[in-house]
Amino acid sequence: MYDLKNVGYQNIIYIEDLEIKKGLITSIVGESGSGKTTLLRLLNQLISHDTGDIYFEGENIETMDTIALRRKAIMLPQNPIIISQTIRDNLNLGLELSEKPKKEDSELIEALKFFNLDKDLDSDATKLSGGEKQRLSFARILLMDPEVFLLDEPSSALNEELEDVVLSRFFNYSKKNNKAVVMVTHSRTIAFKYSDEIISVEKKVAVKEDK
Ligand SMILES: Nc1ncnc2c1ncn2[C@@H]1O[C@H](COP(=O)(O)OP(=O)(O)OP(=O)(O)O)[C@@H](O)[C@H]1O
Repeated sequence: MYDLKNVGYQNIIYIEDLEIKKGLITSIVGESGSGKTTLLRLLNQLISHDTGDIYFEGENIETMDTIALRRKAIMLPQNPIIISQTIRDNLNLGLELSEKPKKEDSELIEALKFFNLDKDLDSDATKLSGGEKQRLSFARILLMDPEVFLLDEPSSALNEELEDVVLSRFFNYSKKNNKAVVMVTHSRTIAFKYSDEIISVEKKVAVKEDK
């Protein structure tokens, strides 16, 4: 899905050769400030690399339309944006950004329930708890149906039980549908438990670890 060759960004990260595969869950681990989020941002060109090349499905991403790339490779940031409107509006916002048609309420409810969120679509999204907002954001990206999910500490607001439900279901879905998932996590336990491949970022250099 991704091939990175001699990719450098400022003095923050350097990647000699890295492949990220479709249909697999790849975790990025490393100490705080090591460059994990920076690597994730390079993958959908929220920031542009200074040197080297990044290929997405064989195409150099510098020649791709950035908006089109970001629709294919959707980022779930550490603090997802929740607009001050209803849960329905927040789900539809994602569909609009992806240029996808609106969905029936039943499909929206199903996406919420997939992440154990049993809420009225008309309720105010800003009143949700941190963990509920995180699950609403998961439902939103699921409906957007990209090719790659870029997740930045996606379970930081969930307790262990919910984390397991949400991540297990989401990763099963991703693998069944041959999506790529790239997840930044500070937790090696989470990385080992859920991912097929692990990229470790240390002293600016990102390499694949044996698992
Ligand atoms: N756009 C930028 N310009 C300059 N420095 C930056 C930029 N973005 C991040 N940095 C710096 O690069 C380093 C890596 O940041 P990054 O957010 O990628 O780390 P991280 O591994 O995700 O950290 P954490 O686990 O604490 O979230 C940090 O020292 C940060 O201050």
